[in-house]
This record gives sequence, C-alpha cells and structure tokens, in this order.
Amino acid sequence: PSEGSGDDKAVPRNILEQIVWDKEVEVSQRKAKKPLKSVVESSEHAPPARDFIGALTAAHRRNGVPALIAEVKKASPSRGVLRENFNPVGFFYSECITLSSSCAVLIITYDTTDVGNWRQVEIAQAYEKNGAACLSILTDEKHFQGSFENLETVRNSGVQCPLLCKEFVIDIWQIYYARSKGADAILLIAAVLPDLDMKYMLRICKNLGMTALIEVHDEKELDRVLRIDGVELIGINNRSLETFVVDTSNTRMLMEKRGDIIKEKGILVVGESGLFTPDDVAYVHSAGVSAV
Ligand SMILES: O=C(O)c1ccccc1NCC(=O)[C@H](O)[C@H](O)COP(=O)(O)O
Repeated sequence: PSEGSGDDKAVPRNILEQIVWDKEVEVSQRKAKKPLKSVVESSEHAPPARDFIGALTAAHRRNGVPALIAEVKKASPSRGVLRENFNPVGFFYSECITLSSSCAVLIITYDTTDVGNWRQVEIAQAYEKNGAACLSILTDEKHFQGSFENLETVRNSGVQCPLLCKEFVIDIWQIYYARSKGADAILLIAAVLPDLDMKYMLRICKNLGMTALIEVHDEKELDRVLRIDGVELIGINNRSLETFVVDTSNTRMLMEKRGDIIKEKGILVVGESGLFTPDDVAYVHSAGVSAV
C-alpha cells in the first residue's frame, strides 16, 4: 500500500511499489486475453522442467566456486540500458565472454582490433558455452525491457541450461504462463508476497516441477521464509529494492545470523546483486553461498 498523500492520487513509495502497481495492470490485461484455465492447459504441454537446483549444486561441486546464474537482461531501473541491439539469442555486437578458472565471473572484453566486423555471438548460448550453470531471463517489459518471448526463444534455441523466469510475481497466472514458455524456475520476492501467497505459489511450483527462488533482503524477510516448509532455494539480494543501495556485506551478515538453520534445512543460497569482481564472488562464497 502507498502512503496517502492526502489527495486522491496515490504515489508509489519506491521503485518496487511502482513495478508491482504496473504489474497488477499488466497481469489483469494478460489474464483478460488468456484466462487462467487456458494458461494452465498450455503449461501442461510444455516440455518437462529441468532441474535448476541440481544444475547449481553440480556446478558448485565440480568447480569449487559458486555456480553462475547468468542474466539475460537488456536494462534495469538502477543501471538503465545495459545493452543496445539486444537480442538474447540473435546476433549482437561481439563480446568475448570467458569464465575464469579461479572464479565464476564473466569477464567481458571487446575485440577492438576488429570493430567494424565484430564476431557475432549469441548471449544465451555464449553464457552456456562458457560455463554458466543456469540462466536468468528478465521477462518484465516496462522496467527491464524483457519479455516472455525472450524466455521462450531461449528455451527453443537449443540452450540446455535450466532457465529462471525473473519476474515480479503477484499472481499464480504468471507461474503457469512462465512454465508454458519453458521456465524451469521462477523468482518469488518476499518483499512483494505475503506468507500465504508464498506457500500457495511454492505448492504450485512443486506441482509443475519448477524451482522457486525466494528472494529476501533483510532478516525479517529471511525469518519469514525460513518458517515456510518446502523452501529449497533462497536468494539474498544485496540491493535494497526500496532505496537501490547495494551492500555485499548484507549476504555475510544474514548468513552469519541464520547460516546454521539454512544449513540444517539443506537450503541452497544464491548471492544476488552488486557482484562485479572475483573478489566479490569469493567474499559471498566465504559467507556460504553456493551460487551467484
Ligand atoms: O536492478 C534493479 O535496478 C532492480 C530494481 C528493482 C527491482 C529489481 C531490480 N533488479 C533485479 C535483478 O534481477 C538484478 O538485475 C540482479 O539482482 C543483478 O543485479 P546487478 O548484478 O547488481 O545488476
């Protein structure tokens, strides 16, 4: 809910609230075009969901460094447009994307010797080829310039990595729709969803064979999520979605406080946001995360 300003027009308090308000309009329009019953039927015809957690665990064990969930994202509210000429599996300007042997970080270098004729590569396929365990596909159109078509295109491109649908889920319709477009996992944000909704959505994900990545930012959200049965994957976001402030020590702080119970419950943790260097990844790894 927004804080009343006294007049009729409610104003969102922060970007997350703005995104959720926009999402409510978007989802109701989409549902009018394709009702729940129809999207449930489409989800039943999708190829089986791939094992998202299995892929993360295997990569972590194999490499001894956090497994990488590489993000297919054109833009974000905090950083604006990240890539012009964005085409997730189509051609785009050349980048050499390598996973360093010591750390699961994408090193992106431009081949300036051949600027006029840059090697054309495909984002999703390049991520997979270079060692990403899973991919995260932004599907929000308004704030991230993503789409469900991107998700579907990547799924049909031959990429084998399990796919996370990175969406602002407020309605079960979106989960079925994501599954129908080939998603293997979906993001559920604790700051957006009440406990009852999270429990219900978690059950739907399980029935669909999908993984739910439940994102938290602070201790209160983490404690709420740890009280829910069946949670297998938690993302600790270092970015406050209210203020945009990024602080990687957030992961360490929460792991110090709740690492024991997380371990006891066998939950896998993903460190999210603000990770740019091998040292950043090593830092959250030492705090106990298995993936970034
Ligand atoms: O990144 C944002 O600006 C943002 C704003 C509001 C809600 C969510 C947001 N980001 C979600 C993401 O998925 C991030 O892109 C992801 O955590 C990676 O962050 P970073 O590597 O720091 O760009």
